[in-house]
Amino acid sequence: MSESSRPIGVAVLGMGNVGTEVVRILTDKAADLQARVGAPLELRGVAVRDTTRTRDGVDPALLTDDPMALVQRDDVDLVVELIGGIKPARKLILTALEGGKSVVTANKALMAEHAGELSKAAEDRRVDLYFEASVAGAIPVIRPLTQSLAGDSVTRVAGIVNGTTNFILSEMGESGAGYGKVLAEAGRLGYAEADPTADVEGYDAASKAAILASIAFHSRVTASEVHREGITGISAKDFDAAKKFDCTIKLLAICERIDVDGEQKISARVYPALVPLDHPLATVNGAFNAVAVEAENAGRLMFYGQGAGGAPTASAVLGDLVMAARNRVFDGRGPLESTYAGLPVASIDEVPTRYYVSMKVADVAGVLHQVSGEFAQRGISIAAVRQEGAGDDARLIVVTHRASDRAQSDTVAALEKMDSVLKVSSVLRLEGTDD
Ligand SMILES: NC(=O)C1=CN([C@@H]2O[C@H](COP(=O)(O)OP(=O)(O)OC[C@H]3O[C@@H](n4cnc5c(N)ncnc54)[C@H](OP(=O)(O)O)[C@@H]3O)[C@@H](O)[C@H]2O)C=CC1
Ligand SMILES: N[C@@H](CC=O)C(=O)O
Repeated sequence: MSESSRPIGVAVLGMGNVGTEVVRILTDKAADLQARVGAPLELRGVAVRDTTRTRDGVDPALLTDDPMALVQRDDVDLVVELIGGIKPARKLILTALEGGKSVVTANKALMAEHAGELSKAAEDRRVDLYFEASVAGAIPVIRPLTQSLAGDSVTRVAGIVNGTTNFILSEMGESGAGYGKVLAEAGRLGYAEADPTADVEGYDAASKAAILASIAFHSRVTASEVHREGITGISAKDFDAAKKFDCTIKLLAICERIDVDGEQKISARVYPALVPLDHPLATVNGAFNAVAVEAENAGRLMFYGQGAGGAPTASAVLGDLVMAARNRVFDGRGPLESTYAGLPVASIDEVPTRYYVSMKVADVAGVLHQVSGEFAQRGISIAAVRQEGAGDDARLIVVTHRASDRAQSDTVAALEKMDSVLKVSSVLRLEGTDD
């Protein structure tokens, strides 16, 4: 470790939708984070505009309305920028980087325009500048593109990268809900930008497309170079028409390497488009995002998850924060194995699952009652039962609620001894459904 295990000082700039969740996790998960980093993460201050407002989960003494002073403090090692926009975020981040502090940001508007300048400042001082949360909320997509696929050649990155517009379009498509009402709900749920025009006019998605195209194609693409169309012109009539063609409407961001008259170019574009109902993107609803990456050797990869909202975005911020902090503690190369939690592995009998039991039965009265009794006797509750066929083909299919492996195997053993059960033909676990 380069700095032994002295605490890592963290400054959080902005305590809105995302900042509030970041502060909560830093506080609630302090012990886990310390074990993962190799040193405690200590919150030195939280910058907001209005320090008089009560903020749950933070010591009021930590609040400041002077983010520049906070960033420049000697006891701050890492700066988490969650204010958004260009001013004052750009200057704050530059000051932090130039002062030798690593920076984590969720600010796509800034990264889409100033990545070059900010990256150079980070490289000059050999500190980190991480921005996983700037694209697609909780979904890891920046790190896969910059690290996991570093040895491949990406040809296309495309998908749904704005939660607010996807939430609006999903609601309009499903319930015909009014645009204004759904947009207000997206704001209330913490999905929308401070100025939601950025979402509905496609600026936010264009910033994300610029970031994705830049890192995927090892080039510099800015938001203003991305072709952009928003969703404000989409009406219920468009959804009706789309349905007639078995399609829905999604705001897509598409970044491709293309050949134009023998010259390799990048196409980066954002627009609402008809998507066939059987296409994987058609089932991405609400604030969920999905990004498909195509690379020459890996082929097609899909990333799916929550693309907006305080807690999901905070997850990506914390991931970056832990990595940046570890780089400080271990000089960029931490231990490869993390075993601090030391949890034991549960036996299968300690993990109740649901079961599907299919059996050949004698076609006699009362068999259903007898079979159900065997399950009940061992405390297994039946979710559904079906009798199929008749005579020699009579079968009984039982689907249970969660039960232990032992209770299930004891029941099957008992069923096999019954005269009315000729054979238990299959026992499968049922996953993908809740009780
Ligand atoms: N919300 C989301 O789902 C996602 C957001 N992001 C990005 O994360 C960033 C933060 O978003 P979000 O949390 O939603 O934004 P909010 O608007 O909810 O919060 C912004 C915070 O910044 C503070 N702030 C604003 N200006 C200043 C200033 N000059 N000095 C000090 N503090 C200031 C505000 O203070 P005050 O509370 O006093 O008003 C507020 O706490 C943005 O870059 C956004 O694009 C990225 C992915 C998803
Ligand atoms: N406003 C953005 C927030 C996350 O990036 C969105 O709706 O996707």
